[in-house]
Amino acid sequence: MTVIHVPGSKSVTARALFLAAAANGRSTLVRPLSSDDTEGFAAGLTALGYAVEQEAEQWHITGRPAGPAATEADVYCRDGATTARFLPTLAAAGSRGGYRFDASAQMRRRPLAPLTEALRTLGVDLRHEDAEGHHPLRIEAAGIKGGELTLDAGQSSQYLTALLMLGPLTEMGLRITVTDLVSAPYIEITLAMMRSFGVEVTRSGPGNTVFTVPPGGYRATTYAVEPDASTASYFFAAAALTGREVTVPGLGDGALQGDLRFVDVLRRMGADVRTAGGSTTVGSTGTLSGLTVNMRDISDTMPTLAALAPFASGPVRIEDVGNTRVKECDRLEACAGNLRRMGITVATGPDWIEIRPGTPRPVEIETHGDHRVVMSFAVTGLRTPGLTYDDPGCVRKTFPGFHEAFAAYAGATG
Ligand SMILES: O=C(O)C1=C[C@@H](OP(=O)(O)O)[C@@H](O)[C@H](O)C1
Ligand SMILES: C=C(OP(=O)(O)O)C(=O)O
Repeated sequence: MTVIHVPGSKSVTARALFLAAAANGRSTLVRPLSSDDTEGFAAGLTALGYAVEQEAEQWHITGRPAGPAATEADVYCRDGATTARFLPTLAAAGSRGGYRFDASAQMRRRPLAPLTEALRTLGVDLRHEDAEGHHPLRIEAAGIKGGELTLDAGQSSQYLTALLMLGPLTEMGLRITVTDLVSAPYIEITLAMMRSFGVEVTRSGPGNTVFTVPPGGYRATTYAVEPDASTASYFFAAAALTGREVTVPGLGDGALQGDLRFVDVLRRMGADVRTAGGSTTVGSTGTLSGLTVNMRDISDTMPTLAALAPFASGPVRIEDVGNTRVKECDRLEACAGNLRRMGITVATGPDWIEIRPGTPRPVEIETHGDHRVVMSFAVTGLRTPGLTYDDPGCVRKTFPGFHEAFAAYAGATG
């Protein structure tokens, strides 16, 4: 059995940075993720005038309930959608200041419109410099009164997370009616973490689609960041494929992240999955069967399953993952294209992919600068010697040490 210590959750670290920056007092994040996305978030906070002190295992943030200390700032959000969607929202709640936000070419392509439209509805003076609904943008902050909003989060739950976290920073609070929602478990992370920083959101209406967020601000705290469940998926998939057990401590019963449900998909395929004592263990029963699975809730693990799929005994069909087309790249086409180049038969539709069993041949993976394409096909690589990547370094977005950690695992499993 191999024990893998996975780095901290990107999603939890990004939320904790936002909430700590907005809180009254000094917060400490314990074992935050240090990667390009979260370092970019922390650097953005610093540019806005927040005090962020980074030690190896702990980050300390002095909150500013009145908003950024800087009255002018130019913030570069890199590739991170959490940074690019959450930080402008935080800055918009400030009492006064002019802030410009920009992002990488990859992130500039990704949509923001439902969020920026919602901010405008709340009275925020927000202008897109180039394409409407995309970075770069400029905000003139003058405080937000709050009130009622209707939001379509069918493309990204991050719009809703940003507005939920904004609610307590407005004068009257927010009441948000959500018409559609993808990646729903990320909203559970948001609500649980807001509670840890002293704010209780109530849900009502048909399907609990109305979110009422009280005004009053956040309370500083010490917050321990759990390991990243999406990152763990590569090791769990590897264990299901190679037959050697992997245990990931820190991800067990009570984990916040929906992506841990990826192990349920592996269990359905025949893997041996056990959760005990706050950790999850995956092994193999010797077979991997095909399946049809809806991954709307856990679509960051769609590429992991796609990369494992050729080794199943029957077709693997993944449904309801249309929003993976607006991630770091069009992930449905990136997965299909690379698998086809490896000689695997694949079909795709607007929001689904179906992969037939086969023996992949080694190719240079076209990564499209997408960390998950690299980390997912590393699983395929365990059974496909000679597989390489055109941009192996893009794993820095969430796991700079991925290649070393995965090679150590592969070595340990012989
Ligand atoms: O809120 C978050 O931390 C995230 C939400 C998800 O995005 P979408 O809601 O856009 O699917 C997920 O894919 C992303 O990696 C992180
Ligand atoms: C989609 C992802 O990231 P983000 O949306 O936070 O940039 C991801 O990490 O797979």
